[in-house]
Amino acid sequence: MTRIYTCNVPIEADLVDAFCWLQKGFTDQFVYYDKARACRYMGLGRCIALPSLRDVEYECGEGSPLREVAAGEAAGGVPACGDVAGGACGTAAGATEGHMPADEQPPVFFSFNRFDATNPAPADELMASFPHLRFMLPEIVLIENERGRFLQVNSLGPVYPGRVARFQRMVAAAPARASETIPFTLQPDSRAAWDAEMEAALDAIDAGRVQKVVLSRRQRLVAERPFSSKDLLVNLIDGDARGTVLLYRYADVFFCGCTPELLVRKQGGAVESMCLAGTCPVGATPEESAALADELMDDGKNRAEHDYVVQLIRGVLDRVCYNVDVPTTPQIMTLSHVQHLFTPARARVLAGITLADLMEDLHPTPAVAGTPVGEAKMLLRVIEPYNRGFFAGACGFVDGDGDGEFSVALRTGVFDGESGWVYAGCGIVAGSDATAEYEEINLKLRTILSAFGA
Ligand SMILES: C=C(O[C@@H]1C=C(C(=O)O)C=C[C@H]1O)C(=O)O
Repeated sequence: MTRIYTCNVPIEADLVDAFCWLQKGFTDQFVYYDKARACRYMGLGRCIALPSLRDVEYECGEGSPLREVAAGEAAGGVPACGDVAGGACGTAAGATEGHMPADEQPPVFFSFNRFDATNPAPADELMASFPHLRFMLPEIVLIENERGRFLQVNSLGPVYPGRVARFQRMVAAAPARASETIPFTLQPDSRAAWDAEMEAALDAIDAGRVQKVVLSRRQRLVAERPFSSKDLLVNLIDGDARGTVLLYRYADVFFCGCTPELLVRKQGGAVESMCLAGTCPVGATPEESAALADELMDDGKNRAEHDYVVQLIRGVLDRVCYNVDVPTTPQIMTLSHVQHLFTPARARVLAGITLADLMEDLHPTPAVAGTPVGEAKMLLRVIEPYNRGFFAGACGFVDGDGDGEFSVALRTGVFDGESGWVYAGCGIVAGSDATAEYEEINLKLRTILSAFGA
């Protein structure tokens, strides 16, 4: 058993301001920040990394160490952080619904997983520099969820109240964040190479090997001046990009972006997923966007691309869940540059199935690999001239009760503070056109490029 000691204190500060202020001394950084809902987790530092959460237990203490310290009380005079008697306990594997008092928050583990972790081809040296770790517990997590806003301090021994108090003071003193615009140049990737990749994909479809394959492009970005992970984070959070902002920084290198695609969310027995595939541009006016969306809804090729995803997600949920609800007709999701066909999926999970199990069963979906998934992954290993690393991987968080969520890391890039790579892809089916797909990827790339500011 690994025992985690967790202390949570309520905070009032803006989460992003607090993160920007605290992040300076920490090279390990983790963000999962849903821009539309209070599902925001921002982690700093390295407490422990574990391959599985099955043998983890935690003690969750509450209280206000700031008040204790300010009042000059000796440790132990009031319920201490990590004190079993004063806190809730739990295990990640044995989650039960709603056993926690509303103001307590189990420890939050982050998990960033590669698109194709067993691909033997080496990833670029930025992606390759990240460790292969499964569940990473930061020392500090700033949290905003349905329970409120918290500062969480995690430790492998009883949490030292002075540490909590110090971070609490820093959070309270956080100034408003500033945004930076970072000028950059994007080096063009080879159009001839794209045409050759498209041809190989269409040949594989003609030969009946796959029905769909999701090809991606990667472009090199060089900034005109140094930038930080914080600069990109602030622009993604405060800019037009819609969805969930992801960041994983390890030492000097960071992977980040803003994805619209939820892979799976689990809260107690309730599970949600999302089928997202089929794309058209946003119009210059709301009327034009609506007309483009109508065309997308009626387009057989896009509906077929979408339907492969629906079939896979419904199939997985039918196997490991019950009360599965996946509507038969998609809706439209409108983002800042593109619109997608979107079908929400809901179910109740069978007892004993964990969030990690769901993530592994669902990922990768035909929205990012193709159909059949294994055949498409194999084809991508051959066609794409690079290993995707975290691009299109499953990235998210799991808490000590086994609840959490993963998104598909789309509209992302990897950087070292001076240069990096940006990624985007699109689904190819019979009849797909190389120029149209190339331009669709250009539109999708705009999301990660918006991280560089106006
Ligand atoms: C692969 C990407 O997006 C995926 C592909 C889509 C498509 O082909 O229509 C739509 C949404 C995503 O599932 C990407 O953004 O890189």
